[in-house]
Amino acid sequence: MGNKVSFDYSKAAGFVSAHEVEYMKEAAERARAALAAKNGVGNDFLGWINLPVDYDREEFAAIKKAAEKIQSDSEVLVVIGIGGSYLGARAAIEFLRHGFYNNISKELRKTPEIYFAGNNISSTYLKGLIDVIGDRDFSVNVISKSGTTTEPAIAFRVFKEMLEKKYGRKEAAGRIYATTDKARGALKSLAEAEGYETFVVPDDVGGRFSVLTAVGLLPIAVSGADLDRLMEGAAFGRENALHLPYEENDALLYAAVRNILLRKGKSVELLANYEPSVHYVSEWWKQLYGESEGKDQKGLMPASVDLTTDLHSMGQFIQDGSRIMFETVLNVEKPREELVIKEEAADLDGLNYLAGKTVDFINKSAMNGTALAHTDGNVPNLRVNIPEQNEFCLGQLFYFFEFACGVSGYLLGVNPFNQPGVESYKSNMFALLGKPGYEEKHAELMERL
Ligand SMILES: O=P(O)(O)OC[C@H]1O[C@](O)(CO)[C@@H](O)[C@@H]1O
Repeated sequence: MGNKVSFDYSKAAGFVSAHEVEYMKEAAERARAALAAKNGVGNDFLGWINLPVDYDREEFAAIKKAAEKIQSDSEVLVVIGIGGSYLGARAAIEFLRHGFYNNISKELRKTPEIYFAGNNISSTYLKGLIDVIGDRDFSVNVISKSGTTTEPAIAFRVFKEMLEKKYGRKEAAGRIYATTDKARGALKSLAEAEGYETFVVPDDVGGRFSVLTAVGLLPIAVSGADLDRLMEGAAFGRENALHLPYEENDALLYAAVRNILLRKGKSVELLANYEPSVHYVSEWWKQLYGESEGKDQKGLMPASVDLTTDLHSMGQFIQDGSRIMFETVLNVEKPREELVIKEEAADLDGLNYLAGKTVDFINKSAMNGTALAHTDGNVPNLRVNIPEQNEFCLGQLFYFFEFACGVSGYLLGVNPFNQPGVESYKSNMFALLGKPGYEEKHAELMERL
């Protein structure tokens, strides 16, 4: 298959038959046409569709330049953001770079350590990160499309103060990079007032679809990954999604098959990986699908497991618990590193039967054995094959999941591009915090607590 990311549902043949997939063809093609023509619901937020071929070249160059500056003047980069302003960059850096990126020697890594903040409200976490930075040179990339999200705003206050104390206000401003709306929001006003370099989250790209904008690209570039290959991979994914016929179109087929399984009573999709460095791709995917489809009291619940780790914790449930799920395995075909099991004279651990085999052979045997076991346990097994952990494949993977998500949301009959449900916790939190304008709600909630 070369370097093409592909979807394989052949192992789920006992649960999804060919005619069912064929019956979904018309609806899936209609959904694709609506996305391409931008005439379906939520069409204000379809800027991500053409992003891989139609992005702001000037800003792209500015991102690379800013990344070089950060690489040259900082030992640490703190990336502040939450949800779509966080998960894509983290997924990419973990997927593409060394598995112990922050822990290996500077000589080996060659780029700054990268930490994420503003994705929780923990003072313990913030203090811990301050200790990690110590008195080393650092920069901050604060990312918020709205510019008003509480979690990143709080973290930014903390690290802005730390920078200003260390470098003075003017030099600190030269170490802060703000990625936000082009015109609106508190972060934009602050950036203008203080003279931070800014990058834009386009109006028509929602947070969870923004990894290929400055939101993801600046931190990814700082890590030393190749942005051009990432965009080329996404462009290849776009070409395939928009133009391949249904029968060969992985994004359309994935959307169709997951909707078939949902309608058969499978209400949870478990995304499984066998590489720890793919963990955050699952986290990114969960937001993408959860925020896009979980509305109007419907949708598949996206969940994830890291295997074989979780076979020793969740394995029992998957094999034998409530039959509510199907599994989609992210299969990295060629591991980044190979390790061969050696022969031992005494063989006290009884592992000599594996001598000469690679660790990845054992991993793949676990994966194939698990797929069969889960299938026997009535958990349909789907697979997304990823030839290698490189930029070209990751670009495709991002686009594949994004496009399939749009199609899948349309098949489900929801607007995949809004997220009204996420406001409920925010307004309760603001009321409890005593934010001006929430006085009435404050009294009402205090009664209930
Ligand atoms: O980039 P922002 O505006 O800070 O939003 C971060 C995340 O918060 C949400 O708006 C949910 O509250 C997500 O949709 C988004 O990805």
